[in-house]
Amino acid sequence: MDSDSCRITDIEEDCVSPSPTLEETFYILSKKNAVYRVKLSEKGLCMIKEVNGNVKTETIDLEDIIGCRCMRSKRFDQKCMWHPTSKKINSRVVDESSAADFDESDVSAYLYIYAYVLKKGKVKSKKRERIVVTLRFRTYDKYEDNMKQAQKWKVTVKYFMHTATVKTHPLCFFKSDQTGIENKVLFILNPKSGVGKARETFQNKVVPVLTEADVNYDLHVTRHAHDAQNVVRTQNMWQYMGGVVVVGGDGILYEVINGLMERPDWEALFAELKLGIIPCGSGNGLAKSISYAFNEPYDYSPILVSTLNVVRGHSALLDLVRVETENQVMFSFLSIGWGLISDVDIESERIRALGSQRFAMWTVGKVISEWSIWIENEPPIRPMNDKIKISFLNWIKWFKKIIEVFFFNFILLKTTKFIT
Ligand SMILES: Nc1ncnc2c1ncn2[C@@H]1O[C@H](COP(=O)(O)OP(=O)(O)OP(=O)(O)O)[C@@H](O)[C@H]1O
Repeated sequence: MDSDSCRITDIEEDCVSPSPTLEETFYILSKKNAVYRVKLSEKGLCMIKEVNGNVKTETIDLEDIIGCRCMRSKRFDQKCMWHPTSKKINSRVVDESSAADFDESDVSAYLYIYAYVLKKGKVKSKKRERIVVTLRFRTYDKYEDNMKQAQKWKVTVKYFMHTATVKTHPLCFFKSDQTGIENKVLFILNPKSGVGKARETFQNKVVPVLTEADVNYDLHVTRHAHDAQNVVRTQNMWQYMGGVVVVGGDGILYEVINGLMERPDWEALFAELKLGIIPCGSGNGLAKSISYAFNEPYDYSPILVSTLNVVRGHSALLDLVRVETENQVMFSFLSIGWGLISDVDIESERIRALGSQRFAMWTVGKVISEWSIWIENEPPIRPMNDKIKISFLNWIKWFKKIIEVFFFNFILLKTTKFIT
């Protein structure tokens, strides 16, 4: 850490307190006679754009803002001049607490505000869209003074975000402790869930949102079945008062719930600990139900919406069902299945590569094969004409063949894609 970043830490949030409202005028560099009057209050971030006398107002709800970061200009690297990304302002600024070489000639401090606003439309076209508001502070001649301004805005945004969440969601996920430090979250990722893409999904789609929202987290990647259950049963879960979030399907959450229920301190823990889910499984029933309960557009981007549910602290109480068999006690949260439904769930593991379609495919196959066994073994009440029976069984045989060929081609296609 160089001397500059030490000084920045000194003027950090502890000496800047939130204001009831903040207002500032910003100029748009690319347009003459264009200004933005930006006002931050408990109602939200209001931006009034004035271009040649025309006024346009846009307000971002505090509920839609997930975080903000102070940035500083990075020293321009000559070697990278040809690089196309040099066009982006984002690549020229870095987090003010990073160890990068700063551009001493630019005394501006930048505040990046990240929001995911709801684009309303017909039910199916409703979606969350990312907006980044960049405010550049350069009133003063010294970088430290400009940064202090930016910090004031940052602290105020966070303060309003917190009060807005607590007001609408008293069971809020990321409760700050008395020191104001946000609690740590444990992410448990099942790399085998769904079609086996949970790791990439987490890295590419979830981590960027967690970074924007400044979430402090640990990640555990499961190595085998029941690993998640062992982890939550044996580890000190009191260090994860930010919550436990599974990245996978309902099965991995089932393990987490049952692992927690096996602890001696389960009752006290359940009163404090929040659970969450980022849907990377095949069925994802709970993730969909959560989004439905909060009126969020799940279908357009399930991962984004569920990650936002987690970082924005959406939570609600969930009932558990205690199921007792002759030799086992288990806790269910979504559904209890037996007979054909369970057989389909377990046996269709072989065609996991098909994603959620595996359930429908296997059900069709299973019903047909059960039916053919029944027809072969149990004569119907009204005996079936032998000729009809034989042709019916032949027809089923052919159908099974077609399904087999389909699966074979599908797996071949997947393998070829993988090899190339
Ligand atoms: N690393 C692993 N290797 C193999 N199996 C695992 C691993 N980690 C967890 N499992 C098992 O995988 C099972 C299924 O996981 P999960 O529920 O995440 O995915 P899914 O079955 O595709 O989704 P859904 O339950 O929504 O249909 C879990 O019950 C768990 O026991």
